[in-house]
Amino acid sequence: MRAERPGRFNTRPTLEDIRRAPKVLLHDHLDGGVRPGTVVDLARESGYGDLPTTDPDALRAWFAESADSGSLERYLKPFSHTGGVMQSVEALTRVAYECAEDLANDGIVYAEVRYAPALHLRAGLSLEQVVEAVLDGFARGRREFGIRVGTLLTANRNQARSMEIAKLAVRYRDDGVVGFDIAGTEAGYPPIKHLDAFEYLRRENAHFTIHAGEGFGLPSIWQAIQWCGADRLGHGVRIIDDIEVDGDETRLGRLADYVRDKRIPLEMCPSSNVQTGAATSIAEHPIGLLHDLGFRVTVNTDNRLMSKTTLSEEFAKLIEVFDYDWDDLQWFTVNAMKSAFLPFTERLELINGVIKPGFAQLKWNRAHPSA
Ligand SMILES: O=c1[nH]cnc2c1ncn2[C@H]1C[C@H](O)[C@@H](CO)O1
Ligand SMILES: [Zn+2]
Repeated sequence: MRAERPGRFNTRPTLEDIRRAPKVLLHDHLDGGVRPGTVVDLARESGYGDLPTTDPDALRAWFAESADSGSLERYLKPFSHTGGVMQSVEALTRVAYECAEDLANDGIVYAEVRYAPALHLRAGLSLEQVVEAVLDGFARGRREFGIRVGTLLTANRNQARSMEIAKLAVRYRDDGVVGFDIAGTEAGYPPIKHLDAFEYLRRENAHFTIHAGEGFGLPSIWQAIQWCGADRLGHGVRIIDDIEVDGDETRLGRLADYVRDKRIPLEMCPSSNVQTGAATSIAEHPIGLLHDLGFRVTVNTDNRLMSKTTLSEEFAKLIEVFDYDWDDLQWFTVNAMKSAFLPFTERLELINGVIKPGFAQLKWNRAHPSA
């Protein structure tokens, strides 16, 4: 347990407090956060007959249990069902709209939600129809719930379509697509295989993140940054392999130093990492050390359905084991907002106009409970 810090506001935020705080989410998969009831509805409407159960509660439990597998490859298997029912304009728009509602209800003020357009073409949609359907759902969500959601287009690292998806991201950059990503099985599919797509994006002054350092270690992180030029790292947990801890002393290797020096944002997803075996437990999650060492760490959900979580719950779990306080919660949030793929002026507006005043108010309320 950390010692009391005199002069600092150190009341522990409760789950309810966290829900009220204005939060930012950078790493959340659209097909990893579908409501179980919606999966059942969409399966019925489209004639998808492969669901393991059509009872929403049982299905919720099934997704979490299947993902809780100890390997990234097995964690990814249940996505075939959410992807399987997201094959029409109506389905994609509904899932995006409900995603906006769920994130807004969790107190999120800005989110970047990603998905792989190529996984939604089975019933004959074009890539453009997929992208427009999702944008439409998020635009409706913004009008109704006030939450701003940018999308990231993901390419599958074991397919050869990354250039096509990168071009799609650039084409829709002024309509709500804020960046690009690659995901899927990491071992055996290094980021460098998609170098042409990343070089294209850099020439277009576009933003991208790369899932790296989750199912594979330092070589993947090194390639993502030094060959591909990633703006952010999806997970990046294995950067811990380049940090030596010897009692109170820590020694950073050159790659870890570089990541910290350049303020490269790490999109950490604690619960997901425990499920895939990238971390042994929340208490032993590298985020604790990386936070203390001043890395640009952010907290994320990855897949709210498969990882049975929300952003508020991820924070609550971290607060429980690392004893984080309001200042830490705000620090993670400002880190995330600074790292978003929105223009600088819009990031600043959200930090100074929404996040800081929101936290100040909550801290004041907690310090003056009877006021
Ligand atoms: O944590 C992850 N690592 C790698 N790939 C992932 C992860 N979570 C989801 N995905 C994949 C499965 C989805 O179908 C795809 C697009 O959202 O991204
Ligand atoms: Zn992910």
